[in-house]
Amino acid sequence: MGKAKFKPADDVKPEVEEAEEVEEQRDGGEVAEEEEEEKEKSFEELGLDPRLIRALSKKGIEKPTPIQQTAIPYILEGKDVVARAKTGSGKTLAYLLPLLQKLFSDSGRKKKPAPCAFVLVPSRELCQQVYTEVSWLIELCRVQIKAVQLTSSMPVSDMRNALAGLPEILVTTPACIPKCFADGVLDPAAISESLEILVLDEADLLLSYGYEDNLRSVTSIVPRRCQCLLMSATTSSDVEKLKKLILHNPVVLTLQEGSDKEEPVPSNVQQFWISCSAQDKLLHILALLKLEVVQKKVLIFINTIDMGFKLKLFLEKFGIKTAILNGELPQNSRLHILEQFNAGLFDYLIATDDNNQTKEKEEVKGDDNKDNKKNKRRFKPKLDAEFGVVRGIDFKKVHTVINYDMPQSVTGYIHRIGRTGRAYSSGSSVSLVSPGEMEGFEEIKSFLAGEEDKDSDIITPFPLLTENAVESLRYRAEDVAKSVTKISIRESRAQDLRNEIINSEKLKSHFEANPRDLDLLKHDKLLSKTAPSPHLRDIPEYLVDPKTQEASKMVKLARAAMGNSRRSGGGNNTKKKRSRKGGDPLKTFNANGSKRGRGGGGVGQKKDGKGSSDGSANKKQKTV
Ligand SMILES: Nc1ncnc2c1ncn2[C@@H]1O[C@H](COP(=O)(O)OP(=O)(O)OP(=O)(O)O)[C@@H](O)[C@H]1O
Repeated sequence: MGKAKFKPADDVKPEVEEAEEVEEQRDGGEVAEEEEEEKEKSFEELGLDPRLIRALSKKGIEKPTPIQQTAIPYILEGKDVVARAKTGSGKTLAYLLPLLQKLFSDSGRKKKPAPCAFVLVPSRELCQQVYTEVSWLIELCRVQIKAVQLTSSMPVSDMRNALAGLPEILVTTPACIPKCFADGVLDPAAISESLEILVLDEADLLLSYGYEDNLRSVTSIVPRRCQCLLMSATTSSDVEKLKKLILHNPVVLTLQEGSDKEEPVPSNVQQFWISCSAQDKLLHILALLKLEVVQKKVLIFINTIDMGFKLKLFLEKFGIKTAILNGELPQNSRLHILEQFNAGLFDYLIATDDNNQTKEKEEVKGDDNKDNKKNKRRFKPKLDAEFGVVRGIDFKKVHTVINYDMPQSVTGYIHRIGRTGRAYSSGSSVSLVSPGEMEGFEEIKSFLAGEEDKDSDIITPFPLLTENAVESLRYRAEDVAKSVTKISIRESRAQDLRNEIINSEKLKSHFEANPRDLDLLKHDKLLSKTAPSPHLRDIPEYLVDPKTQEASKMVKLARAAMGNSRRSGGGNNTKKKRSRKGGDPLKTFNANGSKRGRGGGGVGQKKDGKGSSDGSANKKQKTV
């Protein structure tokens, strides 16, 4: 999309050509590095409006996270801020709360011709998420502020209607703004006049999603007085580029955790791995899920859409129901799947990593198999360029992330793992690593360990699955895997798409009538033509290794305990965290017999990650 055809206002911010100048100013800026010893502050002490504090309290959020404690005062002061804090650390509220507070004080004034706050996010899913977050805050605060979300796929008439009520806040993707200019829905001159706050959320992803040109056309109309905020989970050259492009002399907040070493993955996420051949991945995931040695809810990442369907069909035969999320599904369905998963309507979600969309697109184009031609003509699978499931989406109460396929970059790994252990909750991840993925895995490990600490084991072998337990399922798994053919995968993919297109139409009208409601359209329904046979659905006890059986019992007990003691949201304190940890068998148990809580000393430590325990599951926990 090209640049807007208009002359920018005199006081607009410099574009990238003038970035050197901005960089110098930035160097003169204030750099705040948060130390753990600093006294914790309450929302009141941060100077937040009582209406916002009450709204947070109604949602069970009582105490600010570290990034909120640090960023909110600077944003309230009006400073440009670059905030880098790990995934799940509460960055959204860190900017939304002060943004709303600033608008509260303006609320009596005359309406502006265009929204005065823009929040730009990389994907539609994130648009929806941020919009939902800001909407409940506005509703609970009972203020006359209006927020809207716009995405490129919306009809122009819908965009016009959304903007007709002169909203103060616009949540959108960078691609949508030039489209709005081109369609005459937004007026660049009005934006230059009105814009007061610009937020670039998930800034580390905005450029990698290919939004550079779009962002340039936006920045060319950002007035100099506009406060700019840049939120990111990782540091990258893209973030630096954006910083130069948009910000003025910003405060740079890099949140470190206790020690002097930066850890990009929250320490309340226990990271494990299992070494297995590519063919044995189905067997291992079956063992993990069927023997119930991982906590639900589980988010499983794969790299291609076909692999997702293969996995779904395979697990179905064993009576394990899963739902699928990928960029080829209609947007309404995707949003609904996310909503249902977050609401706890199903436990297993198989998600395609958005990194691989280009590859998939090529695969779809290049595949001219006759069997599929008919379906393709009818369904025209098209991947959504603004789809992003891994990055930034706030999956609720995910306990385990499984990398069935390893991600293709360290950043990809960090963002995937960050879907669990959000805010003050804990979680774990299990990566299935085949020999072909070992090199990438070593890179991830050494990145996470950092320069000085290369040998430390941040990702440890998964302790709760014995080799015997896995082997006892081999015959069944291999037999069933053979029945999941390429043709059945293709048919299921087409059928799922067909179902979801129908769902999507129903959902469209449903969402219009009940924007906050959930209906009962099921996304985890069976795709295979035959129902799972009873002998596969229930694994007989004699087949299960006693140690794994014991581990499974503990996982279930821990789950029940967590379910009973779970309070909503915030009031999080170390006490609560400690009791959870005590109940989490991944932190207190290993399948080879030692049940000692910490250190697991004396247990044979296998570094190859194969089945057996190393006791290192009892990884040191730190406070986020
Ligand atoms: N102060 C708080 N206390 C408890 N929960 C919180 C608090 N602040 C935010 N949360 C919750 O934590 C979860 C993660 O927050 P959020 O999505 O903002 O994280 P993030 O830092 O943006 O992560 P990512 O980089 O992955 O997008 C959300 O469910 C949010 O409601």
